[in-house]
Amino acid sequence: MTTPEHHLPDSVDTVVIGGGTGGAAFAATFAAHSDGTVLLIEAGPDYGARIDGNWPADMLDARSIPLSHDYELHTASTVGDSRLDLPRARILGGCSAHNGCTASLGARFDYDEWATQGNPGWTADEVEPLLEWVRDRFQVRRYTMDDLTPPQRAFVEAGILAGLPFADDLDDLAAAEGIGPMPVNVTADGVRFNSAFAFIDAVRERPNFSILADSTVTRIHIEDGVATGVFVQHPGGVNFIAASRVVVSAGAYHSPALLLRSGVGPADELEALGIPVEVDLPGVGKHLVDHACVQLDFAGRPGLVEELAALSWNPDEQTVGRAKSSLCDDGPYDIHVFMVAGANSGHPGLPPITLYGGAMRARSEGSVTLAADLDVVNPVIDHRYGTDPEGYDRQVLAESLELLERMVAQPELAQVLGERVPGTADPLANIVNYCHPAGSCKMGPATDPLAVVDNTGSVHGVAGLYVADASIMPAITRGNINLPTAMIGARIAAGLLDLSPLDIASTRSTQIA
Ligand SMILES: Cc1cc2nc3c(=O)[nH]c(=O)nc-3n(C[C@H](O)[C@H](O)[C@H](O)COP(=O)(O)OP(=O)(O)OC[C@H]3O[C@@H](n4cnc5c(N)ncnc54)[C@H](O)[C@@H]3O)c2cc1C
Repeated sequence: MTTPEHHLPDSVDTVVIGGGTGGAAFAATFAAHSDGTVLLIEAGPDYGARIDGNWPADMLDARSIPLSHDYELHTASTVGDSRLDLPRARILGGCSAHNGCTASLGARFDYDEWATQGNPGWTADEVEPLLEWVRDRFQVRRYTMDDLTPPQRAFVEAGILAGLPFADDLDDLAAAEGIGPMPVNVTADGVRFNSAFAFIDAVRERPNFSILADSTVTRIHIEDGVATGVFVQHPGGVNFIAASRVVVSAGAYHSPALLLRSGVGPADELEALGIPVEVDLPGVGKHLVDHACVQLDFAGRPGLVEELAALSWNPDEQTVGRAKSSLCDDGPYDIHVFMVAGANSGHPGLPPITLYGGAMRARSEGSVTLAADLDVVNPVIDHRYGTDPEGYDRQVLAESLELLERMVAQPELAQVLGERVPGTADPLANIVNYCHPAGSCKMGPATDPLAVVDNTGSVHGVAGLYVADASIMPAITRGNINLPTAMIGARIAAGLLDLSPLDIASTRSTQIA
């Protein structure tokens, strides 16, 4: 049910802030398995159930990344990165409604490491049923070499010639090094299957669930260490909605911004901003991580752009290679190589083909804080790509470039790629983002000085306040993070409901419960 503004409730049992990947998975799972009222507040529009057919065409078309609902965020450009655009979607479904749809679960090591860092309940064995469940709900499909475009095939073959084994299991927790077609959450007719379709549509009709769209939470009210509700700005004004439980799922940039605005964060930073301190939590907005990338740009052989444009469906990020750098001592691989070739750019003006190398265990850490105007929608974001003191990220990126150059030297791929586009003489001087921000409200025990939430998603020091999105990742998973983020939302809901991941995952039908 979508809540009209004039019917805003005074109070609900649970408020979920943000209907992106984590928020949709949390809200739907929680509403489906409980009777308490759940209000999902989303800053962007809700275009309704998929079956109603009202979603804008560009948000459904999985061939490219649309920017029509973009927040237009960018890096603060202090150190380590030039001024980079940071695409984020303001819409029900969040970034899953405009992303590249590649479906990766990460590696077993990633989750075991989360548990080792003091987060019981998050080992690979424990979360695997939920990862498989979210993969199921996103309707992830595997592809064969026959489904690939000519450049994608050439890319995979060049990777094999450069020494990587062929892989057709890239969405498997146990997958190791390899290159092949990447599974994607795209329907047979080319629709990006976002988290609103995957989770929300199944609970829209439940009497205990409602959505307030086009409305931004500006502050969480905290009284004597207890979250009591939210202030929400909607087209008709500002209201306070009381809640017994507040769940923040506004994503890795906006979740810390909202906590800071609500007085939860480093005391010195809050005092300097003039925000009354509710809880001194030094980790809020720190430990911002992403997969740093380098890129090589090509013009494409004559006629290629037109040929690709004429294809009915070619998700252009559909081939991925995984490799191990000389520094990788913590798991099966730490490098991604992938090719974007087709309609996609995400950033207008990019060349027709770009090859990327990604550092999938990047160690550089950035931050999110508020500007003097305390605006939670436009926080100050500083990623500091490639600045880790030991130079680990740069070394891994340099090795990813060496692998790409070995691939580019293969005649078939070279023929498809055509001329290099000038301007990328030193890709390491121009590190770019993979659009996987995470970690800025890190999960960890109270003894961890940077921990913001505990292993249940509960914010340290504030009763009734939780975070459930990519921001709580203690370490970023070594793959695209949409599916892991959905797992986080469902995992935190399961914990609050006192259900096991298996209890949730056993509801595999079209209905969540
Ligand atoms: C361009 C791009 C391409 C990507 N490609 C892939 C890919 O191919 N595969 C993959 O696995 N991952 C991909 N990702 C990453 C993945 O989509 C995101 O990591 C994931 O969606 C993040 O989920 P989240 O819940 O943390 O945040 P989001 O999905 O960003 O959700 C946050 C939601 O909160 C809302 N919100 C924010 N502030 C407020 C507020 N104050 N009040 C109310 N609502 C608020 C936002 O509007 C948004 O809907 C991509 C990301 C981008 C940006």
